[in-house]
Amino acid sequence: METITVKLTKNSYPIIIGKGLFQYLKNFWPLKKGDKVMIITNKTLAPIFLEKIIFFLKKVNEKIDYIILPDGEKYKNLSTINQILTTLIQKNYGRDTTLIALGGGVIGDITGFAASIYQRGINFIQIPTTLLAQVDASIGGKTGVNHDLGKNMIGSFHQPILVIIDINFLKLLSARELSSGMAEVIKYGITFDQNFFLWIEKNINKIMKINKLTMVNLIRRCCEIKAKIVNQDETEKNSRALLNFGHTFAHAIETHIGYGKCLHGEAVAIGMIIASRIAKIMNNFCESNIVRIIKLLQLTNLPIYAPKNMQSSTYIPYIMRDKKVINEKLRLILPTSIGHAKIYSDIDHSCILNAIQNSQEL
Ligand SMILES: NC(=O)c1ccc[n+]([C@@H]2O[C@H](COP(=O)([O-])OP(=O)(O)OC[C@H]3O[C@@H](n4cnc5c(N)ncnc54)[C@H](O)[C@@H]3O)[C@@H](O)[C@H]2O)c1
Ligand SMILES: O=C(O)C(=O)C[C@@H](O)[C@H](O)[C@H](O)COP(=O)(O)O
Ligand SMILES: [Zn+2]
Repeated sequence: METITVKLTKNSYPIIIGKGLFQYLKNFWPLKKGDKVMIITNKTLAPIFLEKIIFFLKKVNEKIDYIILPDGEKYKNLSTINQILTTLIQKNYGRDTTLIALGGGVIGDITGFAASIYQRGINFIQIPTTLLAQVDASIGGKTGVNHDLGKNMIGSFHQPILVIIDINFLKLLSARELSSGMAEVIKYGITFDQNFFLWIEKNINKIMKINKLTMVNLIRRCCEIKAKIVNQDETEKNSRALLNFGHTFAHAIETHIGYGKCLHGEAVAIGMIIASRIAKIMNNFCESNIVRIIKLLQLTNLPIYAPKNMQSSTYIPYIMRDKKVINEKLRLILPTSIGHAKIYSDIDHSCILNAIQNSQEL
């Protein structure tokens, strides 16, 4: 069992990483026996994990309840939030309630947002069950839901009080979801850590087979990187924006083609390629680096081409609504070498359109 701390001016919290962690819950559980707990999960995960999690939680908490949501990115919206709030009110849950997100990034983002607004804010705990949520979504307190016009447009910063990452959850994860999580893992390598990128390249076969030791090492490094960035810039005033590499284009694709049609990590993979091509023009980011990135994404079974049926000009209204836009000026995260990235503003639209076109399959 390993612990990484997200250190914040107010309310620091631990990320516990390991295998079979729930047996040791009492060693790190932050709640008192009488505190109320409401688990939020989905229809796919409830039959597999809910009973087991409740069995372990009962040893540390007496009052455990749950809400089972439909499964999918298309339910990450305000009406699902309303459903949760209504249940909490109907059942007289107060400020002494802690919500527990048991699921992937969708459940985590929804639960965190509900926790941030219920009675002006209650505690929540993240139990991420996908690779993507274990390496990224469960950490850092970005919570929220989608709007028809844009991804994660409604949300808040609300930090969990605990994150429990148990790699045993990954056993049942589909190959496509594993790959989707790997896009965010590769993102960390490109933007922050050249050695980590090299390590992923070397270990890609073990990773794709979910070798346990390799996965613990991989998840630990991602959590270290994300925790450090969140420690420095909790609410994305500056350096946290680097975690958004590839996301301006990813969010445009996800919103335009319909939430859930393309997985978040798949869209991020395409977005990182587009951003890398823009970097080639803006800062001479080497073609050989772009080839390396594409090769690694391919080995990870991620898509490498932008959708054919989405013309480059279609991206513009979406990217101009990106949360990084300031004074109507687009800001993009571009790599300068493998392991380093910077925030760029004032990028010519023709350069962006070109990079998108060059990223479409011929
Ligand atoms: N808040 C953040 O910082 C942050 C970071 C990255 C992504 N996100 C958000 O996370 C979401 C994507 O998360 P995701 O990739 O986890 O998708 P997801 O939550 O939709 O989960 C993917 C699928 O896997 C299933 N699943 C979950 N755990 C499983 C397991 N252990 N075994 C088998 N199946 C399992 C789910 O039911 C779902 O069908 C997006 O909405 C994205 O915007 C948020
Ligand atoms: O934690 C962050 O900061 C990130 O940007 C992580 C991203 O992987 C994640 O997809 C995030 O939800 C995107 O945030 P948004 O502010 O662009 O909606
Ligand atoms: Zn992301």
